[in-house]
Amino acid sequence: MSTQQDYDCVVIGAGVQGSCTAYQLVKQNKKTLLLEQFILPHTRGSSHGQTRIIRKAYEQDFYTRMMEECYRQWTQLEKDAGVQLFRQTGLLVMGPENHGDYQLFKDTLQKNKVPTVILTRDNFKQHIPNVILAEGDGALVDVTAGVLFADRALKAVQGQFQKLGGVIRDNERVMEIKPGSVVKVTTSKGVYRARSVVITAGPWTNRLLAHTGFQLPLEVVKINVCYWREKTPGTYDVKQRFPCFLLTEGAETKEHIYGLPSNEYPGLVKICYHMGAKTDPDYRDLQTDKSDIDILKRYVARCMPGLIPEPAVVESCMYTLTPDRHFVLDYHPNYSNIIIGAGFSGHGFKFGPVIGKLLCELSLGEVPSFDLSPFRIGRFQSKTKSAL
Ligand SMILES: Cc1cc2nc3c(=O)[nH]c(=O)nc-3n(C[C@H](O)[C@H](O)[C@H](O)COP(=O)(O)OP(=O)(O)OC[C@H]3O[C@@H](n4cnc5c(N)ncnc54)[C@H](O)[C@@H]3O)c2cc1C
Ligand SMILES: O=C(O)[C@@H]1CCCC=N1
Repeated sequence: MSTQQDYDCVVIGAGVQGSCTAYQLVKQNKKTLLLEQFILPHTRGSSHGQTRIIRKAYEQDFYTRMMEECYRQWTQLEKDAGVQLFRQTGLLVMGPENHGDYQLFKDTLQKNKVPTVILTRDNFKQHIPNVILAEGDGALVDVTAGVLFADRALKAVQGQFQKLGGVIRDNERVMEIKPGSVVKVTTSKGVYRARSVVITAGPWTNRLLAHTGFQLPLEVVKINVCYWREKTPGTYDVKQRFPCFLLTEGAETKEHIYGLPSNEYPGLVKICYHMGAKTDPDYRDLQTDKSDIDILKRYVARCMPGLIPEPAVVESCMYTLTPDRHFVLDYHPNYSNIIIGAGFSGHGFKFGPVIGKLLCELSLGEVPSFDLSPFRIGRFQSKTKSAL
């Protein structure tokens, strides 16, 4: 066991949110340690995989507004790290016209003056010939959207953090957190003391919070990440300018179905269901529920005539869901120098740089750059509990 070491801040969890937070802290000249339980890079949490959607299309204004800064910061990271992290494809949003989520997306885009193209049924067929638009569905394109190269982005942000003197210790699991004016963090390999601690432990958040006598109403679900083979290679390819897409609701489901153009695996299109079955993060692979895949098969058979309606590749990932699907970005209710970034509910990657900035601001006791009221723990009221 190594001797005790002192830091301004210890960040627990080197997924996208912890890595971005650590990077922001070191940019503020804070002596920062980023701890990760697994050897990096790993595929056991929520931030792995080659691609994620980035978009301004949201049902709520506050996300669309945050995305303005996210785009700027991802572009800056591309410059600093000298790698391409973003490819603009647009996001095709489809759903029952004039109501529900589809209407919310449309309103938010228009209100925030996001470059958007509304497709009529005729020009939908012309521009997107290999997708069936259901009867009664509207379609629009958020032109600003595209694909974020996730694994590459994570590597870039961790690399920039280290370049500025930040320390990453992987293969080192946090076993205990002892709150106090100086927080004591005990890992499988050592003991650290820090003025503040940021918990960004993804699906393991409540395990860590248990050491502080507190629990959040989080649910962890396993997502089957499905890739579907093109009947004719190239039909849905990123190079053919096929967009990312999102179906708000359809004959198969009231949950969203989303997809990304064929890119990382030639000839395979990623299409996922925005919900999964409950799992324990340490036993993710024992969760074998495939009802999400059955829903996707029916959807692909009905609406994606150029794809074989049987997944060719299935990978795994996890969502950490809050009851309202909004993030948790807040101080620990009992200890103001323990900060929590959690519950990213399957849509947090694109926000990484801004989440990092906000968690950094909270840990330094600064006024946050965005209104955090949608993300406060207090909104759960009776749903939070003491773990003591
Ligand atoms: C299939 C899928 C598709 C998605 N698609 C999109 C998308 O298109 N766009 C988008 O914006 N978002 C998307 N998301 C969501 C996004 O990927 C997540 O919100 C984000 O990755 C969450 O990051 P995180 O850092 O909170 O969690 P994680 O990546 O899970 O990181 C937490 C880290 O903490 C570590 N840890 C936990 N406990 C300890 C401990 N005791 N000691 C040390 N380390 C510990 C874990 O090992 C892990 O590395 C998707 C997610 C999935 C699963
Ligand atoms: O965040 C995203 O863009 C994706 C697609 C919609 C559902 C969740 N993740």
